[in-house]
Amino acid sequence: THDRDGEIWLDGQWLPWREAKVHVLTHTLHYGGGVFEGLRAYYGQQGTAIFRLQEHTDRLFRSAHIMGMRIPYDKDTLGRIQCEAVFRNRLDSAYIRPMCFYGAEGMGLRADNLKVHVMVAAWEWGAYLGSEALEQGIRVRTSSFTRNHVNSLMCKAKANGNYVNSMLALQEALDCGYDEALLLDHEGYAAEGSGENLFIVRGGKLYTPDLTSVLEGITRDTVMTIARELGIEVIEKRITRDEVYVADEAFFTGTAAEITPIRELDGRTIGSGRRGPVTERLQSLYFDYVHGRRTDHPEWLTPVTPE
Ligand SMILES: Cc1[nH+]cc(COP(=O)(O)O)c(CN[C@@H](CCC(=O)O)C(=O)O)c1O
Repeated sequence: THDRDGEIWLDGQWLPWREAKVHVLTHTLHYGGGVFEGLRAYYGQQGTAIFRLQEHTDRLFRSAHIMGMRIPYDKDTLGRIQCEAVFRNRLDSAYIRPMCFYGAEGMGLRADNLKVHVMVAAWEWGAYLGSEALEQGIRVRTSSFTRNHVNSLMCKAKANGNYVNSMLALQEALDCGYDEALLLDHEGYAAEGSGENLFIVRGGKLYTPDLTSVLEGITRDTVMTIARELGIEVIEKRITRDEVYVADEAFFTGTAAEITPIRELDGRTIGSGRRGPVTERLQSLYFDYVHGRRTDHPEWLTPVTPE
């Protein structure tokens, strides 16, 4: 992805893609103390619009607040820059990555003497887990790596360093021939995927793990809202891995993953072994909303071209 055309915003300037570089002694490159977001812009009825831009930008600032990092721009500015990253790169649909990171102004672990840099990039990104995954579902393995402990890393912050845990879990799953990993928390309850939140369906009800050690997913919130508006009861509770085994349906949610059915966990087929009816209904509605085909949540879409 380093060799592309287009422009990336860095510290207030738009740079040619290939020139958006940092020094090898950049603090966050060594220690992972940055925060970031992942958003999607979709082409729909009103042209290209970013899905839940405000919520993602709010979370970026919450992540920085948790990490004690001061972002040197305000939310409106970064909201505008994220829109600009899409239309400036002439993208009809896009994945948008803002990231705040500590620079190379000094070494040593402390960061209070370093400058906070901000970059915003956008690119075309298709189905995160493969186009057939959205319909066929994926095969998942329970990870041998425990999800970050809530007092070792800050799970409500989307912090760069939190993703070493995710990388280890995903690579292990891939090496074992699976598509994704399910991480358990330190007490052995299901937490989330390496980059997704987890949902299961049982007896017509929708369950998802309590937030505790998981990221407060925006897609998770969207799905809970859509389900409740359908009259489906949504329960947040502790979920064990064998409750997933015996679920009628299971799926992951995330900005990149969207709504990806889980057809098997640890060799146990889940339900019919393919996308279930509740999953399909929620997925279909989700795509209606992100493409502007349903307009009863107008606050969820921000057109990237202001006029
Ligand atoms: C650990 C984790 N948990 C849950 C989610 C779902 O959150 P939300 O996108 O707000 O619904 C994500 C997003 N993972 C992002 C990063 C993926 C990546 O490869 O990087 C994403 O989906 O954009 C996570 O990284």
